Amino acid sequence: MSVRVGILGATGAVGQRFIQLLDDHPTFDLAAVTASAESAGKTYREAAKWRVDTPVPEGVAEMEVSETTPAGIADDDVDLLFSSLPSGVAAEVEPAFLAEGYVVSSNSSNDRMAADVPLTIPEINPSHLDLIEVQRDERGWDGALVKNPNCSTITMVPTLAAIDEFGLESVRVSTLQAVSGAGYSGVTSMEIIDNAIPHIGGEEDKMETESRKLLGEFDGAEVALHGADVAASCNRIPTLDGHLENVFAEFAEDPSPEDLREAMRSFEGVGDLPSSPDQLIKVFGDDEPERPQPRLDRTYADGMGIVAGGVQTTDAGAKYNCLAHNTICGAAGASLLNGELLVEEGYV
Ligand SMILES: NC(=O)C1=CN([C@@H]2O[C@H](COP(=O)(O)OP(=O)(O)OC[C@H]3O[C@@H](n4cnc5c(N)ncnc54)[C@H](OP(=O)(O)O)[C@@H]3O)[C@@H](O)[C@H]2O)C=CC1
Ligand SMILES: N[C@@H](CC(=O)OP(=O)(O)O)C(=O)O
Repeated sequence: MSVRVGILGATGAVGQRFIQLLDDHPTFDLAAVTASAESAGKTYREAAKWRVDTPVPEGVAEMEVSETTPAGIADDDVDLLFSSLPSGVAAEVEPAFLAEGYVVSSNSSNDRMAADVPLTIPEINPSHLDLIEVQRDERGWDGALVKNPNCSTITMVPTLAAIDEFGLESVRVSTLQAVSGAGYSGVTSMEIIDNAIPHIGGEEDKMETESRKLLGEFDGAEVALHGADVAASCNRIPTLDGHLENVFAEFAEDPSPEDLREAMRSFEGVGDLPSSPDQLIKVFGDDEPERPQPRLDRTYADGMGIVAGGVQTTDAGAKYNCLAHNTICGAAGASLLNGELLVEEGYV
């Protein structure tokens, strides 16, 4: 089966990762790339300042960039759209595609917490995808919108899902986030070299709310947020890719470090999609307490997996570190998996 896909915002940092991940994909054929009005009409090679560490795929380099409107891609016969637009732009543009009946797997943050929009990580909460039926009833469109979470949230949530069996009650997390998360022009070198910035606008609220929706129960009509209370502190540091996070968790039960490591290691989640890693969470033992590290561990499972380590327990609960590649597992790869889930569940 072949599915024709398009990318909205294809020239950006996340758009380029989509192009890299779609090259040689077993099911998806890239049929349309869009960007801003300044890029529309140019070839992809002319429009995109390519910064990914593999070459622009030949078939993509000469594609014409379309404007980001349903009319712009009307002739491309696209079955599924991936969206990596700035969230303000996405909030205006995505509804126009949905009204035209397009199925959209979006990485942009608008509407992630909307009650009728599935926020999914296929290994964690695939059943939430059926919120699409509620969405279609309420919004009156034939299209379908699914979102993946924020990159810092997606780094932590699979580990929490794995250890929720011990009765997760409280989560405190402090992040060390790479500069690519802010986009190429997001943080200047003068701001970040020899420095750390203890604030990332909106990020803490996203981690605190999105994580509870992802871990929540869907009853066929709505998602009840998970009962754990979550507090986050988000920090930018001068690494290029890979968000590292220090998590402190409290449970109803009293798991040992080995219980927690084993729960993470053996966590298979649900679902097995073409781009799913064989083992979602890699866990370092207490013989390697200095891992995970961004430079050494962000490419685990081709950037699609989570790496954890430093698992310890104290009277105040458990603590551990986790890490993921923010533009692959945390962004384009997450949307790609949701696209594969949409196909598997018959929405495409
Ligand atoms: N970078 C990261 O690690 C992560 C990013 N995200 C989110 O993904 C989204 C994309 O981020 P990122 O790739 O870094 O952003 P970039 O700024 O690198 O890319 C933005 C893309 O959107 C296009 N665009 C900008 N304005 C318009 C417009 N008015 N109409 C149509 N297209 C437009 C740009 O086209 P052009 O080249 O023509 O300007 C470009 O293709 C954002 O919502 C971001 O918050 C999420 C998780 C992680
Ligand atoms: N804010 C994230 C990246 C991002 O764009 O997140 P979101 O998809 O929630 O907008 C970071 O700085 O690392």
